[in-house]
Amino acid sequence: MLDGFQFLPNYLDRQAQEDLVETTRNHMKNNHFYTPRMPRSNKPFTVKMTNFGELGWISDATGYRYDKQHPETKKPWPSIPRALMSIWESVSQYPKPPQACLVNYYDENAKMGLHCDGDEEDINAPVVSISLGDSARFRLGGLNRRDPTKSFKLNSGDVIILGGQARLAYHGIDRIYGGSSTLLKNGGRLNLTLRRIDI
Ligand SMILES: O=C(O)CCC(=O)C(=O)O
Ligand SMILES: [Fe+2]
Repeated sequence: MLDGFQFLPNYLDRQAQEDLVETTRNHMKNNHFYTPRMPRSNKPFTVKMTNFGELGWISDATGYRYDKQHPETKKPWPSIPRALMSIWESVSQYPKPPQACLVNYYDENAKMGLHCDGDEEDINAPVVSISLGDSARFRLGGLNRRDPTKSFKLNSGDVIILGGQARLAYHGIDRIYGGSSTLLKNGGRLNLTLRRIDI
């Protein structure tokens, strides 16, 4: 396992998970999930996305980037909820605040291919990732796409941190265990990732 990878199982208790889902829902006004598309091929992702924060990660046929506005509504993203800022303060061990919170929604058939999070300038800041709802099989590799990988289950309330050497490690979501959690009314999995972009 690469140095700087941290797994905090059950970091959020059930009440904290419910509160976070409620907060996320409140921040979804004028901020619906959109379907990102792969650069060039324009193929839709199976994961639906939106963002909180001054910058949001988006993907469309022209490429990946951080942008200040929702690609469909053209509105600025809502601010990052306080509860998420305080999770960052507790676990990131980083002096600067996060600027972006990518909100991923997986239905039971969604997955995310192996990738590394390399669009942020400040790679000294970790990526803090929170899982809510259905469990998922997470795959973690090394610094090269072909490095061996390990997979393990992420359950609702788990937090992982990609920092240090692991900041640019390959990772992905192989599958969702549909119906494994009662947290989200309509099922599925919500993943919130906090990131710092600028140095
Ligand atoms: O859903 C997850 O746990 C991983 C999400 C992810 O890798 C990303 O948004 O870059
Ligand atoms: Fe990622």
